[in-house]
Amino acid sequence: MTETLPPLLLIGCGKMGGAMLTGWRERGLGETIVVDPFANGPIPRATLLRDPAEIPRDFAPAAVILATKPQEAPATLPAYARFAGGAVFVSIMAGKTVGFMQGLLGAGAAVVRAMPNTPAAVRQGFTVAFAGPGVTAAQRSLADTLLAATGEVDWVEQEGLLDPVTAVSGGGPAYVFLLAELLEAAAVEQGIPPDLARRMSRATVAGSGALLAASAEDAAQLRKNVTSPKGTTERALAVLMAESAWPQAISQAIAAATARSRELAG
Ligand SMILES: NC(=O)C1=CN([C@@H]2O[C@H](COP(=O)(O)OP(=O)(O)OC[C@H]3O[C@@H](n4cnc5c(N)ncnc54)[C@H](OP(=O)(O)O)[C@@H]3O)[C@@H](O)[C@H]2O)C=CC1
Ligand SMILES: O=C(O)[C@@H]1CCC=N1
Repeated sequence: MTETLPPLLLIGCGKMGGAMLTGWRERGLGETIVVDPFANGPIPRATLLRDPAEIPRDFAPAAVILATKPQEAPATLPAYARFAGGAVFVSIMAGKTVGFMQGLLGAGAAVVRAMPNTPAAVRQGFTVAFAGPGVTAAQRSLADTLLAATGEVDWVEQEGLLDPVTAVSGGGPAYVFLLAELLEAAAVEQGIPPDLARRMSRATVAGSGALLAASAEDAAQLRKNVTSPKGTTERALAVLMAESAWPQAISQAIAAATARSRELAG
């Protein structure tokens, strides 16, 4: 049996923070406080507070998870600097660098910067993490346990990689959901009834994802397996794979998101 998690302090319980909390609850929450002025309560097996001033003086979290919007960091983080002595900070905020967070939490604060994604809500997330200076082996191991509760985790040694990671896996689910939306709209355009169009588009995206996850084959080979010579898919792919179509659009989209992550740094 896995051990209960140590005391946790979650700052911001929106879409991503809430998804991670669900994973931790399934893993076995210990004493947990959530601070969010706006979240709907109550939160099962955690104490929801509206203001950091309400945190009991003797509460000693092993990890403080920073899950508010990046733009809220300057106003939000200083109230948590008092935990820098014992806790590891795990930030999932897009763009915000370890150095920026140490500027608000204290130069000695141990900070892990991580980028999860929303499939974490069904424990199929993918997180890439970077450990800042001063993070101990035990703190890194705790951060890994927390992030692994919602899916796969990988660590990088170069913080700058977190910007393209944010563009690819952080935002990636949005691009896949967009594909489902566009397939649905195109199906309706071709005369398929809306309810059937919706169900078949969702099932096609979800089923393809499941096949990709289960298969040892490359994505390119799985694509080729669908593409019969001189068949229908070949015609569709001639449109989508033209250099000026998806290859360029995806490349530009990832470059734009990466640039935005860098902009959010300061
Ligand atoms: N959504 C995603 O797919 C991913 C998001 N992230 C990162 O996660 C972070 C949160 O994103 P997301 O969950 O989408 O955003 P949400 O807006 O859903 O969540 C942020 C939560 O923090 C609350 N909040 C606002 N001010 C404070 C405060 N001072 N103290 C505590 N809580 C506060 C917000 O309330 P209110 O909304 O009412 O302002 C909201 O409930 C961002 O930094 C983002 O970059 C990372 C990976 C993926
Ligand atoms: O859009 C964003 O900024 C956040 C980070 C990755 C996914 N959502």
